[in-house]
Amino acid sequence: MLRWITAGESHGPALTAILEGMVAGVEITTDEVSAQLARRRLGFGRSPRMGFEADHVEFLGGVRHGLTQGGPIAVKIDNTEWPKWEKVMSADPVDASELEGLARNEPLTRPRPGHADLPGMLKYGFDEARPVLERASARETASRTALGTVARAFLRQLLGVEIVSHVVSIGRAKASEGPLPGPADLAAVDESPVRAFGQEATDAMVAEVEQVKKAGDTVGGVVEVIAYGLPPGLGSHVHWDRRLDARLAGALMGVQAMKGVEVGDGFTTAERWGSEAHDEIDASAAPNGVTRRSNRAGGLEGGMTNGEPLRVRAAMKPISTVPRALSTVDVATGEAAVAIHQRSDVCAVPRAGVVLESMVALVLAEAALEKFGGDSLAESRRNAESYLESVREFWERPHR
Ligand SMILES: Cc1cc2nc3c(=O)[nH]c(=O)nc-3n(C[C@H](O)[C@H](O)[C@H](O)COP(=O)(O)O)c2cc1C
Ligand SMILES: C=C(O[C@@H]1CC(C(=O)O)=C[C@@H](OP(=O)(O)O)[C@H]1O)C(=O)O
Repeated sequence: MLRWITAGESHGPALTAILEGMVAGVEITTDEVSAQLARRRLGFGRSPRMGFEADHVEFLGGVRHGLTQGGPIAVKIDNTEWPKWEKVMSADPVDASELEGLARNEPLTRPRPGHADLPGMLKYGFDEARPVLERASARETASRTALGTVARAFLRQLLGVEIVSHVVSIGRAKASEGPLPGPADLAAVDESPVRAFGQEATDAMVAEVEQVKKAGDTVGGVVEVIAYGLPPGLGSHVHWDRRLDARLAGALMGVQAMKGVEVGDGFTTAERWGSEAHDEIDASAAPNGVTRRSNRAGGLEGGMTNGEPLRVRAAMKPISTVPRALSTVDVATGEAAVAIHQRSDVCAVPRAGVVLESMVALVLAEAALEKFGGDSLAESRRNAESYLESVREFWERPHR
């Protein structure tokens, strides 16, 4: 069983996260984690914070000499601004000259529609939104990205799996439909300011974010994550909570601001007739194996991988800290008011792709560990090789 848990506040001293259940012998360095954290910081439309946040990362447990040890892996990511925020959020009076231009810690009593502010205050009995937003903030996704890097390393070293993503749309600006790009094409997507595939799509998406910014508004979009190199048979059809599509959907929806998930062609599939919806099996190479004529199912049938690239999409809503400030109530006075506005992303869709990749990596690593087991990478590999051999033999032996 693979488990992951995170702790820490957006403007606290640091984020921490633990990954429990990872095998020993996986090669991983803080440089690899830092590289993924840097990808998560980039992207057009981000908050000014992403320009200076350093994401300094440290393994506090579970990794020695660049190898996982089999015990829980603990990661710490420092918050660059902590010394400033410690004063801003202090319960004791602080002289304004010490606040480096940041606002005093005034109670945040005007909840933002769309953020966790109001339901969090009602649920936990807080008079203001600070303790809610500190934990609801997607700053937390830095720690899941760090753990996801370990999961990626495991999947790559076990099976040669590569996980990539691209932005499908930002607001009304959409990528053109086309054949599925390969891992090398999609790796190059990182060079685009919006992580879109193709110059035309990139230009349209950048223009959309610029227009939104000028209007004092925010915008969401859709991201697709693709995993290449998965064997058939991860997940299972036998029970609802073992279905890989269900587990992926839960993990993607667990990322802040995600409001919809599609597996493969998802909602479009519901509009098609059956003859246009499924991925026909081409028997021309049989009995030495088969191929698929399409991959509309996104590599998942019956809650299991089928050997095709895995494709899942998530829809992100627009950022709820809208500069034009939406109508709300001031809970301190009970009067109508405009919502809190503070430093914020205009569009976080390009960054969210890296977080979504990390969630897919964690779920796939968990499914691979269930299928292959083992306490060391070498043992998991032996088991995976034996299974892959049995898949090859499937095509060689007669079936009655
Ligand atoms: C990468 C990323 C960055 C985000 N940045 C912001 C932001 O700067 N400002 C904001 O109000 N919400 C931001 N959000 C969204 C909020 O964290 C999210 O809307 C909030 O926690 C409420 O949860 P919900 O949208 O799932 O209901 C971001 C989300 C992600 C994934
Ligand atoms: C800090 C990150 O994202 C933050 C997510 C976020 C929110 O409300 O979710 C609000 C903003 O926080 P701040 O007001 O401190 O700039 C974002 O910058 C991050 O992704 O590392």
